Amino acid sequence: MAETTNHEDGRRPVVVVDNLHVDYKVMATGRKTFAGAYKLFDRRARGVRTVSALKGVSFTAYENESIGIIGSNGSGKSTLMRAIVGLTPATKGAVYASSRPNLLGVGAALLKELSGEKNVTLGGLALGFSKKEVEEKYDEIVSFSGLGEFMELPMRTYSSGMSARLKFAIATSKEHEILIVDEALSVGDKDFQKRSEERIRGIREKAGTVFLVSHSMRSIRDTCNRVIWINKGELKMDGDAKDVIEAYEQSK
Ligand SMILES: Nc1ncnc2c1ncn2[C@@H]1O[C@H](COP(=O)(O)OP(=O)(O)OP(=O)(O)O)[C@@H](O)[C@H]1O
Repeated sequence: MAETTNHEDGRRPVVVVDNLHVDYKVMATGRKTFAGAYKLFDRRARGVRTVSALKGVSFTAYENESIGIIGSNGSGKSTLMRAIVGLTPATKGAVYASSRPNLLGVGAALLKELSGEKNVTLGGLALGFSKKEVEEKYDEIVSFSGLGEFMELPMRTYSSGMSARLKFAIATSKEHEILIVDEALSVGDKDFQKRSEERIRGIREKAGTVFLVSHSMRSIRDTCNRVIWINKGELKMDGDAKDVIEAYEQSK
């Protein structure tokens, strides 16, 4: 996107979501038990169904913003994030981004049979670092993950929280202009959660824009200055974090 600015206060837009619709096509199998007696019913139940996960969502995200995405299960939060990154195509509407958004996670690149140490190298290379850059960052990644003595053990021996900590430490060792964190903060203990929140604030301070999807209102309140509430595929509310969280909690 060109260097456009918001004329009201000079902020630069980094992601524009314009009337975004996402439909999923799913095969409904119908129910075998009804096949004989209720042919009509069965015919209606079988076949391709369309699930409208997002129905015309629009907003603009600016540099330096940390935006919390909230909403009940199945409301469309992950679909929205996947569409911003380009993993899920828009059925209608579009997403424009000033640079490639990164979905936090190097998970796919890591191998359970290899040690934590080897996985730092693998994950780092997957993020685009050179071998030398990975070596330079190694100590910092290990120290942030808090897994010092476990680095020589294979990752399959790690608990899910330990694996998630290592992935978070690797993924955030890179500076991101647009970073999407989907529920990552709910992993790990209180101390690790605090440090990851600090790291997210750090990314934001370096002119980055962060989207944080979480069911933890505490994490959202502590990290985000703006919150978008998605309800049944539609944007229900967008505004100051405190106001949106309050309205969301009152709706339950
Ligand atoms: N790959 C898929 N194929 C078919 N339907 C899908 C697919 N992914 C999501 N959906 C449907 O799209 C809707 C939105 O799902 P999504 O995962 O975006 O919600 P969410 O708000 O992230 O939920 P949660 O808080 O439970 O993670 C749901 O109805 C879900 O069943």
